[in-house]
Amino acid sequence: MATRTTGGLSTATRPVVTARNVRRSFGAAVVLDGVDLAIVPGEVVALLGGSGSGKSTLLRILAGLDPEATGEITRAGSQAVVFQEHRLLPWKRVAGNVSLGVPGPGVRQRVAAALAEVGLAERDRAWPAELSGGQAQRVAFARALVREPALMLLDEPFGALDALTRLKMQTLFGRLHAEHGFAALLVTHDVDEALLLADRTLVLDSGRIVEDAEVPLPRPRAVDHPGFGPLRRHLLDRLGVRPDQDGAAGT
Ligand SMILES: Nc1ncnc2c1ncn2[C@@H]1O[C@H](COP(=O)(O)OP(=O)(O)OP(=O)(O)O)[C@@H](O)[C@H]1O
Repeated sequence: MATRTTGGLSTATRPVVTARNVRRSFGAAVVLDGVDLAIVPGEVVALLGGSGSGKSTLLRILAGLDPEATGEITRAGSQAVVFQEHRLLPWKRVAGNVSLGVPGPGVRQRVAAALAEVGLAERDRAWPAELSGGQAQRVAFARALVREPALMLLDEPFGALDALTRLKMQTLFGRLHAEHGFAALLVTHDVDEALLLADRTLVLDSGRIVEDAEVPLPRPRAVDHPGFGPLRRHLLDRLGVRPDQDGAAGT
């Protein structure tokens, strides 16, 4: 895997990450078979695909966590990763988890600001075990935010949450994105989530990106917008989910 980090002044349109001809196999199984991808500053890109299609594998490669992959990754800016599980260290308090590995002066203030942004200003002294799943995931977002990343790599960050908490977290994500303007790659199984949050949707199938489409819906997004249903049906169709006889999407 060739990786490059470009320096100098960034322009508004130079991608924060570019992947060229990325390939990854596990034994005889070819999971990624030549993936090309570029994400520009501030852009939210949803990565969809069936189970086992290689979404997490691609995210890990973009994050620099998979030395076995081949191809070329170019990064222009810092990255932060949020996984489905919060991955907080149980022996560190909330603030200690958020500040972990963050260099520079003013870390305490930055941690406090990040926790306030995710609505957990008062929980800085709590232990991870004292948090709900949604709160722990908020801390994971604060930990990412405090690094002021140009790109957030999000691997089903709301996937383990109950439906109500998931909706709240989607709203929080939208607010954080509007305030900070980071780019994001959002791996998700949830077509509605993709259409609510993303500027662009990618569909991964048989090792390749088979669809790369702008989401032509106004913001703020709403599921009851007349354009939402046709886009949802199109994406579900792309993912191999056909409506059942009652017209509802079966899984
Ligand atoms: N470390 C590994 N060793 C062997 N096979 C792996 C490894 N990591 C991933 N795979 C295989 O690669 C394929 C893609 O996995 P990946 O987790 O990227 O898919 P995914 O699209 O994220 O799936 P899901 O939506 O179910 O999370 C799967 O068949 C998986 O079994």
